[in-house]
Amino acid sequence: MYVLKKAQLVPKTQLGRFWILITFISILCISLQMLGNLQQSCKQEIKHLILQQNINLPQTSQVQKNCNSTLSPHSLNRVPIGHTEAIPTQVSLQRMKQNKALNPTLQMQNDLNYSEENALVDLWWLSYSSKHPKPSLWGSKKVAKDKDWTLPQIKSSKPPPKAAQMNKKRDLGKKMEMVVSSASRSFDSVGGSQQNHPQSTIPKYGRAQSQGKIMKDSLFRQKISLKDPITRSRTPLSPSLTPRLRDGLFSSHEAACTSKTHIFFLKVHKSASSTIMNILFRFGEQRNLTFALPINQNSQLFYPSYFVAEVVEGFTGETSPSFDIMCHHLRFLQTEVQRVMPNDTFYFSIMRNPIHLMESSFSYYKGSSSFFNAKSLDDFLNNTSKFYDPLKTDSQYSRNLMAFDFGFNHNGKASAQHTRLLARVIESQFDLVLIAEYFDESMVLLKDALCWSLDDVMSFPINQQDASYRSSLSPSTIQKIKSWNKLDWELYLHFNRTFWERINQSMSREYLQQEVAALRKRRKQLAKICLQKEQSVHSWNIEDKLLKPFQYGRAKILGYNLRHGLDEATKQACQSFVMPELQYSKRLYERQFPQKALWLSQAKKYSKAHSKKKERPPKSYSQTSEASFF
Ligand SMILES: Nc1ncnc2c1ncn2[C@@H]1O[C@H](COP(=O)(O)OS(=O)(=O)O)[C@@H](OP(=O)(O)O)[C@H]1O
Repeated sequence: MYVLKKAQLVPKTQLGRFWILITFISILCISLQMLGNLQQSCKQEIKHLILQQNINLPQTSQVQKNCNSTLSPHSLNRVPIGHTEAIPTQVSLQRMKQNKALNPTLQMQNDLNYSEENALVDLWWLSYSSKHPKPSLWGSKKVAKDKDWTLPQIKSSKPPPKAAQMNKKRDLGKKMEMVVSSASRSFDSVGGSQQNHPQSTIPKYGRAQSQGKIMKDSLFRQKISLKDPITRSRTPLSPSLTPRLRDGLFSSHEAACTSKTHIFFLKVHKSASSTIMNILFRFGEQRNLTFALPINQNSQLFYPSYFVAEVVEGFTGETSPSFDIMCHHLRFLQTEVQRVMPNDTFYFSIMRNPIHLMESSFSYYKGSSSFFNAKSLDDFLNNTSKFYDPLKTDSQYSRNLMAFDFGFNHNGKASAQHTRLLARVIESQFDLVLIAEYFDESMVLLKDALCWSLDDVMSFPINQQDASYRSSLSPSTIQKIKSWNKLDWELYLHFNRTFWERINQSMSREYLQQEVAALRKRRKQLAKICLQKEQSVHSWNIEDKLLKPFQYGRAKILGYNLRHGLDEATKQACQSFVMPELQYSKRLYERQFPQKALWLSQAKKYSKAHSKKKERPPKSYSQTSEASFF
């Protein structure tokens, strides 16, 4: 005003001054509004991208028309008729309703009345919720109350690190992933040439690594050991195996740090996930850790519906999370998993080249709706419009299975922008994503991240199909698989790249090679000790029923025979290495919930014998003392 007065631009009259003031205020208001709109539209743009990816709006409205708006647009999340999962209880149904309000994917797929604006807000919240974890509630060990849980007590005496510390470490890990150099690998060749020898090549490393002769300590471990100068409790294999396997094999690299024992593993189908599950089972069993197991001894956690906490046996929802390890098949929903697992849980998963994955899935899920009538994988890929129905509850087995398991819409868009966004969501929710084609390298990365020993990540391949089911794929078939599974393909490329970036960042080439070699040497030693002919066999040749893998679809799943004459302790240890998923899950369930396991087996026997009216029904489970514990 002063300047304007000076410039003699301000009229001397009251009215003139008033108009000038009004003009200034109007300009100020318009500017502020424009700024606000700009911010709002940026937010909306990002939200819309997430929304499109997750619920595929155009498809939803089309489905609405088709279904005459009475049925759910996607029956994808409904339990199919004859589904073997637990029927949700009243509590879980109530929770699922709440859950729908949290998860617009569920909501939009099941209730078209849900407003898009709510969905946008929820998605926004959902994708960022991991950055604002709930306060630590660690401490109560409700599930461990069962007195019949009699496995050896090797549990770490150390209290868990504080949640805040763990979050800092997780952020650090994420930052490490962000600050990365460019890709060290040609990814197109991953799809083609790696097919028969997935683990044969170690990619080239960055120049700094290949020149460097000094064996660097893992960055992860360096950071952790700075904050937690705690010695790791290394897991002995078994008294009888340990001395033979240990012979000078432990690397000097294994510095002091704290083993992580709160672990969530997203068991992505057909991605070597059963082998990792076996590793986790053994690790947890040896330390008397508690597993988040499917209710009523089911084999999965509500799959293919989104996971809800109430399908975990022993979950009360009343107090703090009380489980150590969770690794059964489920469709990922972070908010629900967080209800079950403690705040300092380490989240990891695995991805596999979609070409290998689809070959495996075609054979294993040959009975699924999409594959059932297809004469071959080629036939399916050439006639997807005839064979594939996105509304079928098992359609994920034939398209973008990994994206589906991570909780996304497997029929969603796969533009570069969308996949980038999905990758970012996964990165914000998971601490580590492994790659099945580099299984042993993955194990080295995993054991460092968890502060475990090489012995802890030792394994034999579980759930392997007889390779003779594979026919070599033509380049055009490979191309068709990639484009049909575009979402999975793009995610795989991304996580394959970040996997190697992570390795380059956290260890030297020499260290990786040394650890991989030690792991393979140890596997050979163990095979000599445990296995007949040191190799896998067809299931019809397996002598011990406990070790026979479940056969499904057209797949011929291989298993193992143990050597005769092993002493009892060695036999037990060897058995654990090769026990198929279903048998091992049952064993853990029986140890963790002995009374309910007994009740379930009696109920099963009764239902078998029921028609003959031979056995009396078991007394109600709710009458047992274990039931009152829940
Ligand atoms: N260590 C290791 N390295 C590489 N690949 C491995 C390993 N262990 C298992 N596998 C392969 O993983 C396939 C089975 O995957 P899953 O266990 O995830 O299957 S399932 O969804 O639980 O049924 C299955 O693939 P296919 O044989 O192609 O079917 C296994 O051979």
